[in-house]
Amino acid sequence: MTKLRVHEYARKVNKSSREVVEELQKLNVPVTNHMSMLESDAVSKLDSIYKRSTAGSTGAQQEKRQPSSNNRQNENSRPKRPASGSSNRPSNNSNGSSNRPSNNSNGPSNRPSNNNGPSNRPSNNSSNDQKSSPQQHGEKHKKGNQNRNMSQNNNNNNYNNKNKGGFNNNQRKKPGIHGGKRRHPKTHQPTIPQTPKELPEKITFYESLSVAELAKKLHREPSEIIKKLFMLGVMATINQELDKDAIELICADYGVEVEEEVRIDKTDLDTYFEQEEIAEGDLEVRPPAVTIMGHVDHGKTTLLDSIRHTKVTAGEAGGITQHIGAYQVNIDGKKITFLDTPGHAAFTTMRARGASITDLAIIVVAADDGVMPQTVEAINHAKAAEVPIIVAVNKMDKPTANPDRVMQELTEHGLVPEDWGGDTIFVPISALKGEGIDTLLEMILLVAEVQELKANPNRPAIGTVIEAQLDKGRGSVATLLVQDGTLRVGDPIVVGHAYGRVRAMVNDLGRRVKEAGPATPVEITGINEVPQAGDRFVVFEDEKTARQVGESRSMTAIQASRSEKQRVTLDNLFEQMSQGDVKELNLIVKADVQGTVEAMAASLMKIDVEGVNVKIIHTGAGAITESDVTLASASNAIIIGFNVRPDVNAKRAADEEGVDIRLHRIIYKVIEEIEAAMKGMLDPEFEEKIVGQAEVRQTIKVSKVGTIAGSYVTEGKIVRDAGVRVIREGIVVFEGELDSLKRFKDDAKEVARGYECGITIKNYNDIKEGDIIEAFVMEEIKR
Ligand SMILES: Nc1nc2c(ncn2[C@@H]2O[C@H](COP(=O)(O)OP(=O)(O)OP(=O)(O)O)[C@@H](O)[C@H]2O)c(=O)[nH]1
Repeated sequence: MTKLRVHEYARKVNKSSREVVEELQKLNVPVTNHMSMLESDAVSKLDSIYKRSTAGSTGAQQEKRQPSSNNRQNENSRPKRPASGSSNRPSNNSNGSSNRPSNNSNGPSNRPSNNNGPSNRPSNNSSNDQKSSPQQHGEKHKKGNQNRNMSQNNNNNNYNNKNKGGFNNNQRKKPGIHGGKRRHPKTHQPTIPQTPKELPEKITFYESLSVAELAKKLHREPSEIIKKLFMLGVMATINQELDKDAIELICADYGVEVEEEVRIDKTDLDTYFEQEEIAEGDLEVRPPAVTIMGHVDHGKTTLLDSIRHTKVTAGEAGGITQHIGAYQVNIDGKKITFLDTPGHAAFTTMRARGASITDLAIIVVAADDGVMPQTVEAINHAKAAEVPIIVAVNKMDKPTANPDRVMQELTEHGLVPEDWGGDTIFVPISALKGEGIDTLLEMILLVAEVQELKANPNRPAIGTVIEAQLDKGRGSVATLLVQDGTLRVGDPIVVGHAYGRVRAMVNDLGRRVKEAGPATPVEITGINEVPQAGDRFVVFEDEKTARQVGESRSMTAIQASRSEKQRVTLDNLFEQMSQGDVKELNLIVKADVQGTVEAMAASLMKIDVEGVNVKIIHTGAGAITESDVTLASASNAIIIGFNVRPDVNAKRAADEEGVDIRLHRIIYKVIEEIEAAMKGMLDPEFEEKIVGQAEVRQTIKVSKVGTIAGSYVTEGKIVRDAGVRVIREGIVVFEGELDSLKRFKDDAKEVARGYECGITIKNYNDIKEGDIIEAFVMEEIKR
């Protein structure tokens, strides 16, 4: 006889595994669960118990007998014959679960004539059933769904009659007794010889399964599952969804392993970037990715070129450097990847798109010029991205170079040199002459080492797009930075919303390569569309999946572009705060002069509302620029403009990105507004709406009338009753009311874009050529 597992034996004798285990324990056979192996003597012992009742019977006979025994649960609980009297089954023992009907009231699977058991038979009246099942099985299936009307299901007659057929009738809620009876003899006899298909070893499910689905997975009739559920106190229909607990209970009863599937959203590329736990052994040190930022003309490009020429071309004899948006240098076997897109705009644009590919930022400051507005912007961009900063004090060859001044000025922005007790590395260089470059590179490696940058080259590649364009001959061409894993020619890939197979790869030296490891920039062809800088890419197992993911991503992108992103604005600030989405209010403060900027920043920092911190991520004097908007968009910040205006590009970008720009002229109003928004009391019943702008082309002084501004309407329209502002080089120099608006000699109610007009402003004659006159009206807004 071959060895059997408990659950296999249980199935053979039509018992539940639990019962067999209990029986074995009574027989002092050591078993632990349904998977335990049964020795042959244990099997024979069990046989002596179970088979007695069925000995000599065919399956059909057995089936036949069961209905007459008036007990549907018999398969589980009582096929035993009274007279057999095996040693451990005294007719009235008080311990067994397989007790006989005549026994006293101890066992859960007692016979119907007892009045105790949970699995009592329906011959008890149905109201008993209602109570007894849940009570007895309570612990196991508290979560079971008992949403069926039990009195309806629990038709005693059906039960008394039945096995499967009867149960089915019951389940279908057929008119009942008659239908059931009539059909019964016909349907039953032919099905009797059916042997159930073998149970699977394991099933999986996702979230839930209906009774029918579970039955199919277990190769069982739904009615059988329903029956088991009923025994567990759960009234279920064939279409009822079963929760995890119910599924596990049923499967445990069958001795089938069960596992809940965890599905990840394949189309969300970000999930591939969330590092799963990787064994330390699989990780290797990877080169750092470095971005160079700084003020205009401080020498970013010269520095990038200088590094490339001294290190790349010299190192790789004959290599033709080609511009692919990034390049790698090799210093004594250690590599550094430079992102060849100078400027913080590119840096922040990428970050705005969710890509943080830079490990380290170099801020270039010209020693003869010192810290300039864009230097500060660059520092703030790097800080907002939380990347370490190295300062390269450039143009040291110039006689006017004053590195101490640079250090002094940077101290004010939180970058304190190591010599002065801080932790920022300053490296004096001359990008033009190539001096100090080696030290700078050494420092980069040092900082990178501290960061312990690691990657696993043995996984499919993931990374970010640095640049991409459409090439007439080659189609869509993208420069990718591999951030983890190894990218190979032929890999199926999804890049942003594009997909394809890597057809060819070229490195920064213009050479064809077959693979690219972590932190390597490569230019690839083979994808169907042009992705955007900052898009992420992921390599997939097969092209079919890549195509599916790519297509579904591009669909989602179209839909997403229709429904706007929820950015923080003063109007929705309170809502976002209450939902816990915003815990820190990021602000960018721009004002006409530095003194005001500081005063505003100081006052804003004093705002104290529980639950939210005010954090000023950037300040500056001058008009609001596109770079401010990009930073705001990347950091979910609000821009406060005091006496300044956004320039055209900034305005367009703010509209596109949904960045909230608040313009003010009185400091306490700014503070009041933000405080009110934080407390959820913002009550902007009226909102200023800018209706148009006109450019002053000519001024005519007329005595008694004042200065007439001969203007050309460049945007929207100028209306007679509007309020006006005079803006000179991005700064508001006057705000007041329009006095007169004329087309030629006639008064006009409004003048539209593309037309000329004459404007005078009440109590203001200092209009100059080139000024912008902005017209605004106050509009009531519905909240
Ligand atoms: N004397 C001297 N001149 C330098 C040095 N580095 C750069 N320059 C000069 O400074 C000017 C500006 O340098 P770029 O490298 O174009 O500056 P940038 O920061 O890239 O400027 P943008 O691209 O306009 O933002 C050029 O005329 C360079 O030759 C240096 O170390 N010493």
